[in-house]
Amino acid sequence: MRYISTRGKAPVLNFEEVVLTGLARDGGLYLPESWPQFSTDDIRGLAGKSYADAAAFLLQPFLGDSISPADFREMTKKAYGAFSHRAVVPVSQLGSNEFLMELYHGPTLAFKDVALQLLGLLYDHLLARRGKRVTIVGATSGDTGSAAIEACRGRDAVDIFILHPKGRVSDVQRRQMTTVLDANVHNIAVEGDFDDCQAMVKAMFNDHDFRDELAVSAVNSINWARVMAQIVYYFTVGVSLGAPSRAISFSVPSGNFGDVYAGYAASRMGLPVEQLIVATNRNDILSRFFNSGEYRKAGVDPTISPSMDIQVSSNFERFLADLYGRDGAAVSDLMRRLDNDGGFSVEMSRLNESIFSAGRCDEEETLATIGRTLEETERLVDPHTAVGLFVGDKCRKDSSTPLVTLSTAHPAKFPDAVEKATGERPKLPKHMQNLFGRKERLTDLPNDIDAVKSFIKERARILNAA
Ligand SMILES: Cc1ncc(COP(=O)(O)O)c(C=O)c1O
Ligand SMILES: N[C@@H](CCOP(=O)(O)O)C(=O)O
Repeated sequence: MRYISTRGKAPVLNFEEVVLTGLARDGGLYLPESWPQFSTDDIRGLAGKSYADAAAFLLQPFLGDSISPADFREMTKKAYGAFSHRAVVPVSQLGSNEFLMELYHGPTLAFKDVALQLLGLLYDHLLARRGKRVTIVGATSGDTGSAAIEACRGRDAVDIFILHPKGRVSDVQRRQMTTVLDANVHNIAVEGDFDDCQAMVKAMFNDHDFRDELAVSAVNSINWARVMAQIVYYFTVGVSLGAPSRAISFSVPSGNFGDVYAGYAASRMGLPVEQLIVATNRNDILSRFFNSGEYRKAGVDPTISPSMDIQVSSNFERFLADLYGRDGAAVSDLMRRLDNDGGFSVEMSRLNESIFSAGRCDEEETLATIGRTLEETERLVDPHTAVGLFVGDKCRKDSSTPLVTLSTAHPAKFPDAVEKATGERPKLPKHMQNLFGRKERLTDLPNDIDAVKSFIKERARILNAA
């Protein structure tokens, strides 16, 4: 498998290179040159496999000869052995033909663990083989940061720097990051929003001297391996509900468009998907796009579903690449207009055949959905999941098709919002119960790329070997 940039001007890479490279050198995102294809028999055959085996089978075509099947099988076994539920991603029924995909059984209680537990092992394997070190630079609105830190803590070949928007993640999310005191972990609280943090990360990749000097690598969904690993659960859950004999619809709480893009990839690989519902909170650039064709930035508004407080959705560029027939010049032009004019429009005719629908959920609707879900199903759901449930219900076209809402985080990560909605304060699982008694370490920095770069240069071991 070869990987090409959405903007068409960066070197073509193999899997090993794409994992370590992060952002393409032309500013674009890497994509597989073509989508692997799975037959209905292949998909049916997933029914008897463990999650680790299904992942090894479905992801093998993306690896080319970068990693042997036996080594990769070991990695999926180890990565998914760290989950607290034997099914890894279990599915539960909420109502008639309505299901919840529980993505929060990993070590940091959000769907990010599914990809990052595997990515941590990929780093170990590839860096040991090359005898190299990398400096990971990432941005988080709350969940990627802790999942990436958990996957990389204590690793000798990796220093990890995570930027989060100061005061705009939940206390549990912040502490999950800042109480990890390993020497290779660095948390930076930026005076800004998530879009500022993500823009700084991309700017560091686009400074070629900086990225080469520090061997900068990415744990955000900039890194193809992140999206790749997220494809698996669409297949396994789809099969458990009758695919490929029937189509399935998914409602996906969305921000950076990585998770729902993985669902789109699954459909391109052969999974029958009727609808992919993009569910946003009031930071609704994606919902506005799918309903009007206009993609236009607006300020980021803090909400009770903070991980989705995003207005520039990184992976949307990957979707645009497919929408424009992998025409790198067309994608570059749209991205230039986003930077210079704040947005662009796509003719609605390009979306005619699309399986996407989209909607938004405001704060009151989120709280009401958490409350109603508890009343009707005796389940506590987190605010991101609630956004998915609300918008899924609003946008669903055919009630005879199973609708699966992705439950992207454990309610205990957002106890204040859940308590406000239900009067019940969800408890953290045992391994996190002393989270609020642990010491924190983080550095506050202004929303200034030079200040952030200097800090990283001062600390990165690749430049400052002891
Ligand atoms: C809990 C939660 N739900 C939903 C999302 C949105 O997912 P994506 O950014 O892949 O669209 C995020 C952040 O990525 C998240 O942390
Ligand atoms: N919601 C995310 C934002 C970063 O998204 P990513 O998928 O590109 O890592 C978070 O929790 O940090």
